[in-house]
Amino acid sequence: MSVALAGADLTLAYDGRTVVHDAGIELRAGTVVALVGPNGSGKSTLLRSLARLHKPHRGTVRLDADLDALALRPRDFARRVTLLTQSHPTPGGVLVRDVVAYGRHPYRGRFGAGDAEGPGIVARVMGLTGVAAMADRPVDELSGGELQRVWLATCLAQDTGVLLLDEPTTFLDLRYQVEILDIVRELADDHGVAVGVVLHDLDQAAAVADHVVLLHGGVVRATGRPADVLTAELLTEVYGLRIDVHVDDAGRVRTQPVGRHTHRPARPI
Ligand SMILES: Nc1ncnc2c1ncn2[C@@H]1O[C@H](COP(=O)(O)OP(=O)(O)OP(=O)(O)O)[C@@H](O)[C@H]1O
Repeated sequence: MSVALAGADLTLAYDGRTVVHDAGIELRAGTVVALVGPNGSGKSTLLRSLARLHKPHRGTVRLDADLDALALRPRDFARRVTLLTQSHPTPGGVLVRDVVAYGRHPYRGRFGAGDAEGPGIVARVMGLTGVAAMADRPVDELSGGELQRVWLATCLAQDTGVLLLDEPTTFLDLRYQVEILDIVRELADDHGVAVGVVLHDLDQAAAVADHVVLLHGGVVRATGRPADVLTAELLTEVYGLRIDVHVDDAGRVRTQPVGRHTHRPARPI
């Protein structure tokens, strides 16, 4: 599969404090890459740098292997790459359908003209993310999970070949966690989208991803297939907690963090 977006030798800092050191990551068409690691390990910062929201201190971000992503016009970049961030300011009084339609901004000419495909795409992604029934509600009246799905729909409306998602399942109930990850998988499998997704749930990461990047202290500690990266030894080292790992006959990875009370017998009632 061809490389759609790649970061190389990325060193990323806040106010002179380096938080990501010489990181490399490749997102390929039709492939899902999960970024995992403890709090503060640099996942969001790395993802944001790929989306041009964090300027690298050093290193490159390239589209299609040789195009300098940092030199592209914002509108051209927005037609290629979209990012679902962890937090958004919620606009007051704006309807769900108008927020989702905002995802079409890179395709519109002046005064909103020139995007003939837009309405169809907006309707499709609202159906896909389960927000069609709330199309006429103001977004500031939605629950956290409903709002998260609206932002995802907005990203999908942007219809890019690269989709970056920062903890997309946060706030979602179980059904929508599964559904969002299914959508992610289908976008890769059926539409050739290159996906980079930050996930805290290691079992979800193993289930959805072709490739896992494990970060620790701003360094890429391991990268490869889920079963090769999500090992008991590596996870126990990186998370500072015993984590058992079971891989079943179908190759599915199940992780079990072992806390002080994990094996507590059920109390008699
Ligand atoms: N705006 C900021 N200003 C200064 N330091 C920041 C800022 N955002 C993040 N950091 C620091 O950069 C480091 C990496 O943070 P980052 O958010 O990328 O980690 P993460 O792996 O995504 O964490 P989490 O799992 O908690 O979301 C942390 O030490 C964090 O404190």
